[in-house]
Amino acid sequence: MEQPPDGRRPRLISSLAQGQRSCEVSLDRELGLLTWWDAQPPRRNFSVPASEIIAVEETKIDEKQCNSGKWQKMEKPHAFTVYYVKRARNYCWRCNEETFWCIDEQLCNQWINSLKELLDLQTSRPKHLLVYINPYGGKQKGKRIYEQKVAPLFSLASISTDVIITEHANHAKDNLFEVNIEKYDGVVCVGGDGMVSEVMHGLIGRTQKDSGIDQNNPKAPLVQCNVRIGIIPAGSTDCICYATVGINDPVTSALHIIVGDTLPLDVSSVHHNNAFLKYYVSLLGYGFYGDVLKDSEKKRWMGTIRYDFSGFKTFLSHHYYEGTVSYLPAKHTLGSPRDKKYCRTGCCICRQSKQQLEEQRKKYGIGRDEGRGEWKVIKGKFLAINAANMSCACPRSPKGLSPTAHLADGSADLILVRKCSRFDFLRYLVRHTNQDDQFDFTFVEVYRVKKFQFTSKHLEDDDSDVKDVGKKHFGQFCRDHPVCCCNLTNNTWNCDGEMLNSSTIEVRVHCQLMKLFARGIEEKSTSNHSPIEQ
Ligand SMILES: Nc1ncnc2c1ncn2[C@@H]1O[C@H](COP(=O)(O)OP(=O)(O)OP(=O)(O)O)[C@@H](O)[C@H]1O
Ligand SMILES: CCCCCCCCCCCCC/C=C/[C@@H](O)[C@H](CO)NC(C)=O
Ligand SMILES: [Ca+2]
Repeated sequence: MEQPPDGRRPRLISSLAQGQRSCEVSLDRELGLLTWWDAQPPRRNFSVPASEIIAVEETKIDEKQCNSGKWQKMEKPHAFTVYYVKRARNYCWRCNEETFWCIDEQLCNQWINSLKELLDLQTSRPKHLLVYINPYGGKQKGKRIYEQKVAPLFSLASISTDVIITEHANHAKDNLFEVNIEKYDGVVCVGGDGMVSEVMHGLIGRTQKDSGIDQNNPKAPLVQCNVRIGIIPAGSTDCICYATVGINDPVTSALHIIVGDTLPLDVSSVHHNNAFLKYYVSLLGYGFYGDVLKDSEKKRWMGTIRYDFSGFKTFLSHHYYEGTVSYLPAKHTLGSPRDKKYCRTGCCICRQSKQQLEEQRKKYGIGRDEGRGEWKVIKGKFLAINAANMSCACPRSPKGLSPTAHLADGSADLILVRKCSRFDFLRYLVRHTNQDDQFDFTFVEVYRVKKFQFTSKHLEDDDSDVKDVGKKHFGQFCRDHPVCCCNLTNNTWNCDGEMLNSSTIEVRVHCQLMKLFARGIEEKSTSNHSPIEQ
């Protein structure tokens, strides 16, 4: 044992073996770093931070191995295995393992104990989780994905679980209002964006109820929800997982849960006439994305390709919607939607924006701070109105609807796509799938906002002249949609993939209202293959 002179905790260094190779292994308990290197050339050097060690186990070298050439004529070897995070391509994480052995049983135990002590210091890791599985999400593989890929990792990491297979829509949400939530260090949902939305509504709703906050009041200061949500992707789009982790991979997500990552996330509330409708974290879309969702819900039997089918059909229908958008610009944030400053792990734009909001709150008082500023008003005919709380990246659109939207800056990117030709709209949609700038069109506008409202034209007209509704609607029907004979009362918003039927809405972004077991998308340089070979 190496004793540092300055009273720091000693570093453990030993000569151990890996298979037939001798190696030196060091555990720096102060830095929380496990390092090993070959005793002979090529002297490769590896290191793993304790924060990325999943588990340490004593390993039995079985009879067969002992009698093989490797261990023959040797005293009984004692071994331990370290399981740790290995970074693969495209933000994908895997569980790797390395077995070390020696003939000194005491030394082996010292290593096991020291590593376990270090793991005990990782206090942000969950020990007990509540898991909801939607057996019907995506390709209906949620249960299998959990049992085969996730449960074994949780058990390796000594995480205990209570698992509920949902029996109907809203099962998870309703259950979260009743369950003894204090028992758990987090809630995991296995499914798609709809399941995340359910769990989020359950947890945020429960937190407000317990704190006596009325969700129907659009101005109420909501209480932050501190129970972290883990998302095991098993849905059709998995946008929330993809945009917060970088990939929709169940093993990667399970590992982020195990190491106890925390990612604060903005949540927006949607109200209509002082009645709470819904929260969302990814996309609130009207026009194109609302219509795609409405049509695709009728085609759930098609599975995940329903979105492609309905997308094509909606594209051909080329409906546009007339109305007024009012928004309050997000002055507190340093970013802007076209600045190419992407939200990455430890994002300083998110940190500084949150600080700025807190300062405003201190200066002007809760409730009075948020409405400050000048509202802007835009009237027009829109093919799509999208409010992206995050990039909305997903496998269909790897950079998302607003590539530089921030996860936790207290703002959303409001994208207005004005009426244009089918060909131009196609060019816009195609840019969701390639590297070109989707905001570089004369018919597309994007604003970073704190709040916004939308009122549909036919409702504005209704307000001014209620008697003539039938005539007016018929008039608009003929004028705007002469070919497709569409139903003008299509008022569906796509709210995190859930339908919301109200054309007039009021939206407010709540900075960092909830937390995920994630860390955001890592910078490419830190997502090299680990353990880091030095
Ligand atoms: N047992 C169940 N039976 C029917 N519906 C359920 C059940 N459990 C959950 N749901 C509902 O199913 C809806 C869709 O589920 P989910 O989001 O998991 O999959 P998806 O829609 O295929 O994926 P995505 O939202 O990523 O496109 C959710 O809104 C949820 O409320
Ligand atoms: C003809 C080329 C068309 C290409 C169109 C690509 C568009 C990709 C759009 C991806 C949608 C991302 C937004 C995600 C929304 C989710 O909340 C929701 C629920 O999972 N998913 C959908 C598809 O509405
Ligand atoms: Ca945001």
